[in-house]
Amino acid sequence: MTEHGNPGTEFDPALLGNVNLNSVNQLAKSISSKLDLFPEWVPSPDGKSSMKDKHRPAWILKAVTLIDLTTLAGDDSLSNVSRLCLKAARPIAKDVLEELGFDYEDNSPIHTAAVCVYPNRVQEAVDVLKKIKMLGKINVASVATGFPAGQTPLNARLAEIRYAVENGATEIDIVINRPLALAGKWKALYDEIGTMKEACGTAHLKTILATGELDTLQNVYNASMVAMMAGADFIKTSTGKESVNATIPVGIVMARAIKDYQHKTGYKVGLKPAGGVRTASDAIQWLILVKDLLGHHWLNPALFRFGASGLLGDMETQLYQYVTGRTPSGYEFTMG
Ligand SMILES: O=C[C@H](O)COP(=O)(O)O
Repeated sequence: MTEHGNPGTEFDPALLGNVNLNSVNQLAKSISSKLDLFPEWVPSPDGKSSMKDKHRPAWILKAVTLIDLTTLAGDDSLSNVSRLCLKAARPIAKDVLEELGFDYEDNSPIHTAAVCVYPNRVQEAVDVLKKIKMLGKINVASVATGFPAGQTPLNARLAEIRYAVENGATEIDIVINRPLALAGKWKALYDEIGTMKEACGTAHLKTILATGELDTLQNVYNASMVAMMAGADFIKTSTGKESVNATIPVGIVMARAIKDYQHKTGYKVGLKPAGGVRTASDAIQWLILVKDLLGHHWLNPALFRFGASGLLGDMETQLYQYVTGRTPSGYEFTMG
């Protein structure tokens, strides 16, 4: 990510700002309404696909390449991490992909951007990706810093980052200290994230704001700005464990903060919605948001990711429907 990396800046309280709720809500409505431009497949009586819009499959494929395919469960093990890596390398079934005009076997550009696992599973993910010659094409990301709550001592959180990096993670998804944000202690939050940036070394820093626990969109904007000033290469909405995760209004506020930060500093920071992104339509809505607010060039893995554990299933189903004209049976896909 050297092209887009963010070294951060001095803490500048003048960069904290105000959020206009009306304008956020209006924009959210307009983004949702644009989904109609990408109609879903509907079964037709002759069994043929009636997905008229050819752009939808293209957007779905694009979204596949932007996924951090994630497993963050207490029972994660070598076996499901291995399956995750294999799925990341070949996310779409061979016949579907070939029907859409892509090579399956060699150098297929259709793979996810990264896999995302707990620190204890990083080494396994690295080994599997190396074995299938996809390490580097697919990055290994790890959550760290007491994910998801972040309620462990700073030294333990920093040690966790170093452990994940030593084991081969090249992207670290940290969680912010929500009490500092809720108390408006922005400089203290900046300092803490700054130490995490240092601990990452050359690994890229993704900063999870856990927006569902930040109470207000104003706090979301300020936390975004503080994370970027402290050197976040990405700002990420959620852990997937809060009761409210990635929402469009939050995405609008974060995208605006990214734009404002770029305007002030010249640095481009990535956006990562995560948590509850489950359907192709959810994903397309985020692509529309990014294209409208940040520009088409933001839609690449260096600047945009989805954090998702359960999004691929619907995407694969919709592409299958598009090329075959029928709904797949449950057994036709190995993993959702
Ligand atoms: O960082 C990624 C999230 O934990 C994934 O959340 P999800 O399981 O709701 O897709």
